[in-house]
Parts: sequence; structure tokens; C-alpha cells
Amino acid sequence: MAIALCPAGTARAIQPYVGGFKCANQLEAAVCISSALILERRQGALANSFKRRECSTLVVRGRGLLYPTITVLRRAAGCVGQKGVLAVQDGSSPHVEEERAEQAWDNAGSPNAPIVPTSDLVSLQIPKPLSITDLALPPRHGSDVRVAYQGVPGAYSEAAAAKAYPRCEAVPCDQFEAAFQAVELWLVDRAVLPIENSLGGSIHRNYDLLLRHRLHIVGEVQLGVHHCLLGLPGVKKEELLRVVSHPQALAQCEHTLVKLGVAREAVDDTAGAAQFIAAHQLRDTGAVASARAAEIYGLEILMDGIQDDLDNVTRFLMLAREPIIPRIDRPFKTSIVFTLEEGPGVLFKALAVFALRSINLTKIF
Ligand SMILES: O=C(O)C(=O)C[C@]1(C(=O)O)C=C[C@@H](O)C=C1
Repeated sequence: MAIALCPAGTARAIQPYVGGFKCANQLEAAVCISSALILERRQGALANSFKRRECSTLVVRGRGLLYPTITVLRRAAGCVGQKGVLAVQDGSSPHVEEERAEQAWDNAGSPNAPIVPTSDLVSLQIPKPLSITDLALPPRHGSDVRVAYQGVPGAYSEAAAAKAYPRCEAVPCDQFEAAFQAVELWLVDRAVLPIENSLGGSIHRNYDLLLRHRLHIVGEVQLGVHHCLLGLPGVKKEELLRVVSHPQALAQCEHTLVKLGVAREAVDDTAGAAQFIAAHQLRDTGAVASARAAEIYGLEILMDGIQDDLDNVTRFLMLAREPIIPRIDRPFKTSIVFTLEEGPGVLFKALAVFALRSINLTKIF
């Protein structure tokens, strides 16, 4: 199953809706959902019916800022009980994404229900498109969830993804922005985001990312982070002049690194630091990273368990396009962001809302 979009080659992805592509004054989107369905939307008019056809493609077309909403896609997917998949186009060369629809969607609407009315259509921002070349998409290997993480293989975020979704396909992204966009553009199902560490505290930058994007927290996982000092084979730790790693990892190993008397340099992720040393054969440079990173990049473990506290735990959030609707049969954790007008006692009053309903607060940020 495959889709190619926008023959003119000017399509731009629209965030955060699935399959939204703005092309000049027209919108085109396509999603591949099954081998037996086409959703047709006529130019300039709102379609209100789905047509079943012998075709492997679901296509939605419209003029202006129409957008195929998740409702549309869900409903369409409901026709065949399969999950939709999206193709992305950037610039003039058409990119085609292929994927098997593997998961049945919950609560898919009736195929005959009306499409979202025009009044519901909202203006959408048009972000810089994420191109397929920005995010290499390996084959699925039968895994059931694709999880984007920031870093390269061997990063702790990859381990967190595997802990949360043991059969997942972890998709490396060079930046958190790319991981978020990958979810928003339906290239992956989830993104994993480190949010807090037992030694370093809150990761403020990532809280800001949560505010800037419209993804929802659907889970969390706590991972024991066991840092090693890595170097090229044959190198002794006394020979190191500098150590590179993610700033959080460097902070978590402060005591050891101070004792070693090395310069510290921050890079994007721990495993990336290991990869960098291996790629440039840097004999005077060490990396703070996982034992798995040592294995992947052919480095030696010069010191093991170098974090300042043996119980070094990082909490990671799992993000998805859609929220989980909390059930009442078990407790759910919810994150709320709000602002208050300046004034005496306003914070007290806001918190009273929770206290009066016996809602336990685990963290105020
Ligand atoms: O660089 C990595 O390996 C990451 O997964 C990032 C990260 C972080 O951002 O805190 C995750 C866990 C550790 O606390 C150190 C680094």
C-alpha cells in the first residue's frame, strides 16, 4: 500500500492533523487504509459520503484550509477496521511511504456518519515540513508500535521506549522537534520524552516542548540510568583530556568527572557522544553513555556505574496524538497546565480545587 501526493510538488504538511497537506490554495491529503476503500471529497465542496472502491488509497481533496481530521480518517478506517497510514511530501520529489495497516482502531465511527461540518474547520499553522530524508523510516519487522526518540541507538530514550513498548520499533530522531513532528505527521505512533531525573530534577526544556506541541501524555516509564565512561579500545581513563555527553548525563556524573579532572563538553545525546568518538577515533576523549552504546560503537567501558547516585532514575513520558480518556476503575495521573491572574491567594484558590476533591498532586512545576 502506498501513496504519493501533490503532483505539483508544492505540498506542505499541516500540523497537527493527520494527512493535512496544503498545496497553494488547495489541500490534498491521502492516507492508505486498506485495499478496498476510497474517500472522495469533491473540489470546493464538502463530501458527505464515503465510497467503497477497489483501490488501495484513501484520498481527501479540498479547496482552502479544509483538512482531513482524525474523525474522517477514523471513520474511514472503521470501514475496514484498519489503521490509516500517511505519506509525506516535501519539495519537488514525491516521497512515498509504505506501511501495512496492522492495528485495528478502537471506536472507529460509522462509515456513513457525516463528515466534519465546515464550521468546525479551523485555521492551521503550517510548520516546516518534516521530510522523509529527515527521518529515516526502517521497515516495520512486524512490530506493533513505532516510537520516535531523540538520539541514536544506544541512547537511554531508546531503552525507555523499549521498556514502555517491548515490541516497538524505536525510530531515532536527531532532535526532539523531529520526534514530535514524526508523531504529528503519523510517521510514528508515539514519541518518548525524558522529563525528570532523580539527580538533575526537571528537564525544563522538554516541558516547554510539551506546551508548544499538541501531543498528549499517554504513559510514563521510569528507567534506571546506569552510566559508563567509554573510550576507544586500549585507551586508559588517565589519558582522557575531555569527556563528552548529554548535559543531563554529565550533570549526573559530576563527582566522577571532577575527580578525573577532565574537560566536559555537551552534545545532543549520550550514545551520539560514543558514536562521535568511534567515528573520529578520538583517543583523548571519553563519553558518558550506556553499556549498550559501548557495544554498538565498539568502545570499551573504562569505568562502570559512574553516576553520583546509584539510584539514578529518569522519568520518560510517552506522547501520542490522542489523549487517553481516563477510566474510573483505576487511578490515572493527569498533567494540567494553567495560568492565573496575578492576585493575593490565587494559587491557593487554584490548588484548593484539587484539595476539595481529594485529588493528590504529585508534582507542581
Ligand atoms: O542522551 C540520552 O541517552 C538520553 O536518552 C537523554 C537523557 C536526558 O535527556 O536526560 C535521558 C536519560 C539520562 O538521564 C540522560 C540523558
